Amino acid sequence: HSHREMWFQELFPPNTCPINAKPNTFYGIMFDAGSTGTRIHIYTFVQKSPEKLIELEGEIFESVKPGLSAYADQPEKGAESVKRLLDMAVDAVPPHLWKKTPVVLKATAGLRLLSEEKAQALLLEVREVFEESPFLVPEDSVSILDGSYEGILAWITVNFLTGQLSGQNQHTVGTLDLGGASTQITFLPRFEETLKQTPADFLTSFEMFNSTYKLYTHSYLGFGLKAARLATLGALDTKAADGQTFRSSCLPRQLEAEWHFGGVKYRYGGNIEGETGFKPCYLEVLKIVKGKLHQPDEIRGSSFYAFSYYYDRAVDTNLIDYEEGGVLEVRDFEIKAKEVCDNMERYSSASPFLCMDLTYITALLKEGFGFRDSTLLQLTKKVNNIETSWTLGATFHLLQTLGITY
Ligand SMILES: O=c1[nH]cnc2c1ncn2[C@@H]1O[C@H](COP(=O)(O)OP(=O)(O)O)[C@@H](O)[C@H]1O
Ligand SMILES: [Ca+2]
Repeated sequence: HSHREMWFQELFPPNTCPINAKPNTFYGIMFDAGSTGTRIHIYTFVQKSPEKLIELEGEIFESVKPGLSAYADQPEKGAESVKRLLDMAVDAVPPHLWKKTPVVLKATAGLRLLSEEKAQALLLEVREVFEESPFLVPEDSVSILDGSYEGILAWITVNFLTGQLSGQNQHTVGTLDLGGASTQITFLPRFEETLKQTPADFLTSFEMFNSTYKLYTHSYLGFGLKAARLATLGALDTKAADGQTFRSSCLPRQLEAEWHFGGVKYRYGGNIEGETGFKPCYLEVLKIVKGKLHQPDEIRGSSFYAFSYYYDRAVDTNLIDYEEGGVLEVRDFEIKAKEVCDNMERYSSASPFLCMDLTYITALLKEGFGFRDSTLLQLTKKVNNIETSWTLGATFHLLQTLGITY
């Protein structure tokens, strides 16, 4: 633990702990307003004795569906879903620490895709819920998270939790996040050549724990798993989604169904007479991926941490265990995609989109980012019982900027 404690020294000088409080527990509340759900992360930090430094002790995590963007036309109802989660924090944080516990909400791709007006109306209602709570509400406590920070903060979380941000031998790992509406790739370039090959807006310097990291990061809006479904169905080009049924070779032939996303209703179904299966599906999906993403040479041979929908779909198809996660090669997604797409009847009870999702993940990794078949992916949901989410990195950043030293 000693390394980890070192850089907390700056955040929490040990002599500033109040004597009246149970001397050593601190909280931070971070909301993730994602496109498919809203989540609360209540982090507990502990100072075990006055001469010792602060450690992350644990996390309370809860989530609700749908995401805030589903309430685009009912902002009060959206805020109500946040309120229900915040009530958990009222129970979890001891009353004497309420006023010193910051609460922040950051929204990602779902709100980025809404009109400015609707997004702001939602954020305003949430802000009111926060103001009515007993917690510390910092300035700018409710906002849309910039896509490049989403990647960086997730990278900070994973590398903190795996112990890579402390000590001399830092072997940081890259991160892949696949959300509903956007996807992020982030890594610390090791070669000068990578920096030269990379567009300037893919590189961001970030200061954390007394180090500056120049990271490669990009958030691709519209390349999340659910946005990719709509793109594959061709449902994004058409304004009048009503009445029309969108068809794909990635769906079970007999399927006729409806799907709600981002407040819009879509009808979709299988190719009743045309082709279905992996081959035609891959070609369909390829159209929305090929040539659309920057491919840094350096990543071809390295391994990455992957979470969110990479994790969920690997669990759904028994590639990994839900609790344990596991290591996969990129080719494992392709093998599974072929198995599911070419036997759709057998798998359609799980989700009619399973073939499309696995095929998209395969195409995104191979043709999008340019990974090899043999590239290793560490599928991870939790490290030391803490969720691998950008929210922990965001909480560190928050505590840093607030100079919180209870
Ligand atoms: O804290 C978390 N723990 C576990 N999974 C999470 C967490 N936050 C997000 N996810 C995963 O992220 C995916 C949904 O993405 P999200 O709703 O955040 O879309 P977005 O990032 O495009 O806004 C799901 O696979 C969900 O399980
Ligand atoms: Ca997300």
